[in-house]
Formats: sequence, C-alpha cells, structure tokens
Amino acid sequence: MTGDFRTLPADERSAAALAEQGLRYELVGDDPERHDGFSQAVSRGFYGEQLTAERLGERRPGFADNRSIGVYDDMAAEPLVPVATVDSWTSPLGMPGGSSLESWAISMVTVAPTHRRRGIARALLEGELRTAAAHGSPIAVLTVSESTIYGRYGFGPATWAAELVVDTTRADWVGPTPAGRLHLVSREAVREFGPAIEERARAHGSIATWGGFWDRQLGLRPSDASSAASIRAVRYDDEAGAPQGFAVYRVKDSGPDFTKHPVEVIELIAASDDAYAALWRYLLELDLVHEVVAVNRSVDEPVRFMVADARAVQTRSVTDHLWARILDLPRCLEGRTWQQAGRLVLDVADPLDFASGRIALDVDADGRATVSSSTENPDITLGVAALSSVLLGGASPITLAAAGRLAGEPTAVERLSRMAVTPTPPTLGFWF
Ligand SMILES: CC(=O)SCCNC(=O)CCNC(=O)[C@H](O)C(C)(C)COP(=O)(O)OP(=O)(O)OC[C@H]1O[C@@H](n2cnc3c(N)ncnc32)[C@H](O)[C@@H]1OP(=O)(O)O
Repeated sequence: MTGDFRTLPADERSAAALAEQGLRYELVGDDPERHDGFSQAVSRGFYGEQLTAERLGERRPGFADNRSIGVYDDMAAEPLVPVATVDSWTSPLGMPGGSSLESWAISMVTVAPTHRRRGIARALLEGELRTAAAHGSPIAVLTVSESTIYGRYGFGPATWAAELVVDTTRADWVGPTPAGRLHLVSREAVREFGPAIEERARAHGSIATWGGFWDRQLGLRPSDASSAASIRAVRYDDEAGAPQGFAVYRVKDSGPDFTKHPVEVIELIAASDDAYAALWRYLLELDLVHEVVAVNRSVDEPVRFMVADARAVQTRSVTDHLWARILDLPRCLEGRTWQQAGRLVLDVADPLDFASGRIALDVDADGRATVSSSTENPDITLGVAALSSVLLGGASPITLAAAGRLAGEPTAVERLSRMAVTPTPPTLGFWF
C-alpha cells in the first residue's frame, strides 16, 4: 500500500474488532463538523478545556496535513464527538550520522473515560502500526503521557529530555564570547526565519516541526493573543550577519520583589556553537532575573560548563521523551551511521511480528550497515522495543543488558554498545 498517507483506508482488522462492540472506526474526513467533534474529543481526553468556536476554527486547517481517525458510538449523547481518537502523519526522523528515515508519527491517542479498558486503544495502536508498515514507513514514533502504555506495542524510549533550572545569581559567565550580534525581534519575525534555523540545528532523534507548531510556540494564534503578549525573542547573527540561532522566552511575574523574575525559555535553538553560547549568556545575564528554566533540553548541555559555578545549573528532571518502534529491521539498521565497524548476529523478538527475525548486522569502516537474514547462533537476543531504544544511539546496550532487556556475551554486548551509542545524545526538543 503506498500513496498519500492521509487517505489510506482505516485498518480493516481494527474496524472489525471495534464493530463487535458496536463502534465505527473511521477516518474523520473533510467534514468541518467532524473536525470539531474530533478536536473536542482530544481536548476532553487530555482533560483540557471545552474548546471555543475560535479555537475549533484554528484547529480545522491542521486536518488537511494529518490522518485523523475517530471511533464513533452512535448511541453516545453527542455522536459527532468520537469516543476515541488517534492522529498520525509522516515525518523525517533524524538518524545518527545526519541522514533521515521517514517515520510514522502518532499523536492524540485518547479514549473517553466512559469507554476505557475495553481494548479500544489497542485497536487504534495496532491499526496505526499495520497501516504504517503497509505504507512503507520503517519506524513509528510518539511522545507519551504515561511511560507504561506503549512498551506492549513494541515501542522503546529512544531520547531523553532534561529540565534545566539555572540560578543566575551563581551563574557568572565563563564561556566563550562570540563575535556576532544579538537582535531583539518580534514573534512574527521568528515565524519567518525560525523554521529554517531549527531545521539546520535539528539533532538526531528529532522529527520535523510543522506550521501549526510554530504558531503555537510563538503564541501567534488569535486565541493566544492575551496569554502570548509577554513572549519575547532574540536572534543571534554571526559576524557576517547570517542568523544562526534564536531564543523565545517569557519573563514571568516576580511578586513583590522586583529583582526575582523567573524566565521561562520556550525555545533556544542554535545552529552553531557561537549562537548557543551567545543566547545562553543573554538569558543568564538578564537584569532583575534570578532563575532561568528550560525544558526539553538535551541531557548533555554545554551550558553546564559555561558558568563559574557548575551547580548553578541544576537538572530538575530527566524523562523519556521520544519513543520509537522499528517496523522494518533492515531499513532501520541500514538507515543510520554506526560508530564503528563490526559484525553481530541479532535475534529480535517482536510480539506483533513486524520486525522479528535473526539477522546479521555488518558495519563497514565508514559506519555503513548491511543487514541480511542469518541462521547463525545469535550474539545478541533482544526484543524490538530494546532495539528501537538502541537504534537512535541514546540507550547503551551495556545498560540494557544489566537491566535484563537484552542478552549476549559481555564482549558482544560491549561491541554493540561501541557501534551504537552516539557521542552526542539523540534529542527531541518538543512534544507532539
Ligand atoms: C501518543 C499519545 O497520544 S500519548 C497519550 C495517551 N492518552 C492519554 O494518556 C489520555 C488519557 N488516557 C486514555 O485516553 C486511555 O486511558 C488510554 C488511551 C491510555 C488507554 O485506552 P484504553 O482503551 O483504556 O486502553 P485498552 O483498553 O486498549 O488497553 C490496552 C492495554 O493497555 C493497558 N493500559 C491502558 N491504559 C493504560 C495506562 N494508562 N497505563 C498502563 N497500561 C494501560 C491495558 O491494561 C491493556 O493492556 P493489555 O492489552 O496488555 O492487557
């Protein structure tokens, strides 16, 4: 099955399973009323607000870009509001070494509280994975509300996100002083130049951003007008005047002490080391500010080494962020650059049988992989979720072996670790 992913038919097996419960599992389609019902169901499912007509209108254009599926219960009081939702689209996923693979991104998985724990989410997820595989997407990705939900479908955590809290009173700058210039700019200007910088700066482990993402981050939707008015932006241009990075932030209310404003960093995106240093320095040296908080950062941020007192930069939390699910073993393993040459036979178990099998992974001196089926004794035995964690370079096979998530002789496990783990961690800077 190929063609436009948006119009691929709803998966027949899931449709049949849900029909047994008297439920219709269908593409939402082009009807604006069904768009609004879907948006209300998603907001309700995540305990959000009942959406106003303005917000519903803002969401409608997004349906043209995605594949939205609703589960409809004709006996419900509001039959146009689905009792379950899922949304998907295809997006390039950055791989170690700089290439990318088409991924099947899944979002907005909700089941109404009245319909939970009767297999609806399982039907949605299995339907998505079968459709993605049939379409030819080699990998599926998502970010999760709870880390307990998706392992059973073969997803493994593949990137981690840190929340940094910097005490600016202790953070005297000892990092580089770049020769370029900072410019204060409007949110509307960031909407113009920002996406291209983000694309250049994107780490492996990230999917692409999309138009609605920027409108949301920058508070440019009409319904954001009052809440977004305090968002500010600054851009770093190099000595030649070329934009290389930007930060979007909000200085929050400090209460009665006017010197203790906290700063919330909404985005800090740098396509060069100079831009990174200049933008962090700008934020840490703002007057009347005592704390800078940045979420969805890499777990290995250079800013920790750019301040006189390293303990000024605290990691408040580290959480699993992108979850990945290999659907096509050869295309995934051949779709990244490996860190060193080597050969290993892997025996992969997949409960849903998309990626099970015994394969030989041969990596040449340039880090290029060739995958072939094998009947040799395996060096490593693991599940598809563990291999999906390893694929992007952020999870060490040595650690996974210690955790009982993969098995093999210590030398084989160490070889796979040397081949797989990347020098910088895979990073995704946003939720989707
Ligand atoms: C990518 C994303 O969108 S992440 C967002 C996920 N959505 C949310 O968190 C919104 C609030 N929660 C919900 O809408 C629902 O509770 C869902 C979507 C998490 C689960 O929907 P349900 O239809 O109740 O799940 P379903 O009955 O199909 O259960 C499938 C399996 O998941 C398990 N499961 C369901 N919910 C959870 C949970 N919250 N935590 C752990 N396990 C769960 C079930 O026990 C079942 O396990 P099994 O098949 O191995 O026996």
